[in-house]
Formats: sequence, C-alpha cells, structure tokens
Amino acid sequence: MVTIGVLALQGAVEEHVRFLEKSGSNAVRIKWPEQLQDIDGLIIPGGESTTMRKLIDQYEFLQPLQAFGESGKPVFGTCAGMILMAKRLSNDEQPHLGFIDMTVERNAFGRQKESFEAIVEIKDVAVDVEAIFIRAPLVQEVGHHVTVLSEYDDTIVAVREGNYLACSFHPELTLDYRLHEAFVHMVEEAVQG
Ligand SMILES: NC(=O)CC[C@H](N)C(=O)O
Repeated sequence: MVTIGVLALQGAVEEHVRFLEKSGSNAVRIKWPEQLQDIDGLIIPGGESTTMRKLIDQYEFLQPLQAFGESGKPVFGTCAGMILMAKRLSNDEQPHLGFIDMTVERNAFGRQKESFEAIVEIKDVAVDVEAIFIRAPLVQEVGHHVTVLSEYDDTIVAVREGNYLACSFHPELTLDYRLHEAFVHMVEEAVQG
C-alpha cells in the first residue's frame, strides 16, 4: 500500500486524510519537512495560500517541498494548493513552488458567486465528479506540456503536468472520492516505476 502525505499546516486536512484512506492508501499528516522522506506522494490542501506560504517559510518547508516535487514523486494541489503549485500568478504576485506551467489568478473563478457546487467531467476519471468551489483560483493559461483534465464554464478547473495534478475546487468536501482514487493510482504507478 502506498503512503501519501497531506501537508498539514493549514486548511482542509482531515477530509483529504479520510478520502485517501477510503481510496486504499495510508495517509499521513505532514507537519515537519523530515516527514517528506517517508511518503510516496503528497496532497497540498485548500485553505488560504498566503497563510500557507507564511507557514511554509516558518517551518522551512519551501526547499524540501520543491525537492520532493522535482524528485518525480506525485503532488496533488487543491484550490490554495493549486495556487501554490503554479509557476506564475497574476497581479504581480510572487509564485511559490513553481511546479506547473500555468498562470493562476486568485479568488477570481465564479466572480458572481464566490462559492458553489458543480458536477464536472474529469478526463480519465468520470463524467460526473462532484466539485465544491470556494473562492477558487482562475487558471488563465497553461503551457504546452500541461494536460487540461477538466473545464467548467469555459474555464480550466483541473490539470496534470507529469507528476503534478491540480484542481481549482475542493474534491474532499464532497462524498465523491474518485479523484483521490485516481491520484492514489498515479502514486502507485510512480512507485512501481
Ligand atoms: N478554497 C481555497 O483554497 C481558496 C483559496 C484562497 N482564495 C487563496 O487565495 O488561497
């Protein structure tokens, strides 16, 4: 069984832990950089990216997280986690981990309605995945090597680039853990080489 960490500095951690366990993996709450050595994949949860970044700096997580991603181990970012994984942020904001070739604008998706639920189609997962959007990031553009896995309302809401997966919504706040199952498979494949 693969072991997957959930970055547990801030945000929706417990829901991800529960879904990872339901999806057939061991789940670990990651509070210290040293723990990254013991996991096969990582989820960066939703929450507030600016707060999470402060805690990443405070606990000296930035370089260890970058090294983890660059080693080829799978990383899945949801909502604020997606923001942290982007190579570029709009409005002159500084990027954080710089994992995925995309430009993201914070708090911009669904401007007329800050939070909403939707059913989205996710490539290779299912046509009817439940998604909860909460002050979600807007993906403005993606590079050539990025695969768009899902679009909703003509907007990109899930992407994959190599070992990186990200979505602008919260899959963990629903009852639907098929996207977590897909991530667990991604981690299993990476472990098997
Ligand atoms: N639900 C979320 O994770 C919201 C993200 C948040 N708006 C941010 O900027 O980080």
